[in-house]
Amino acid sequence: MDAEKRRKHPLISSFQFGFEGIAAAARERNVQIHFGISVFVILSGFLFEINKYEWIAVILCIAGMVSLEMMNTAIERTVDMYTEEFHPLAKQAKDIAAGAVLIFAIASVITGLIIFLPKISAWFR
Ligand SMILES: Nc1ncnc2c1ncn2[C@@H]1O[C@H](COP(=O)(O)OP(=O)(O)OP(=O)(O)O)[C@@H](O)[C@H]1O
Repeated sequence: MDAEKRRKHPLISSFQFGFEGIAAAARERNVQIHFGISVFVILSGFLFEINKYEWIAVILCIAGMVSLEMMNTAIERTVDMYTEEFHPLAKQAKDIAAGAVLIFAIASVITGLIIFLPKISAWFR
């Protein structure tokens, strides 16, 4: 398929490709771990009756985390398609993508602690 043909597709196809991407990513172990943690956090949100601002923070953290992990997977795939040989730039590309995931994961854990720690400690009082 040439580049010109590939570019011309109806808008609805973009959504279809997006869902295909989500389905492909859902087969990745790391993405599945994020899905599992997300379900746990959402159930905790209902259990501790967090307010709407806390829900917004939780939803943004979950969406950001899963999206970043998917971008990381996409970068890994692209690098692997280009070379399976050791290359310093391939290492940098994968490590930088992994670093981006790590930064967001740390921010998400801190956000989770700020929201849930006071509620968990109140639970035991
Ligand atoms: N072609 C390469 N050249 C140099 N270093 C690489 C190359 N491929 C991978 N690496 C190094 O190995 C690390 C792990 O790469 P890998 O592709 O196995 O991803 P991963 O972090 O194990 O992710 P996943 O568990 O999702 O597969 C990278 O972060 C990078 O440091």
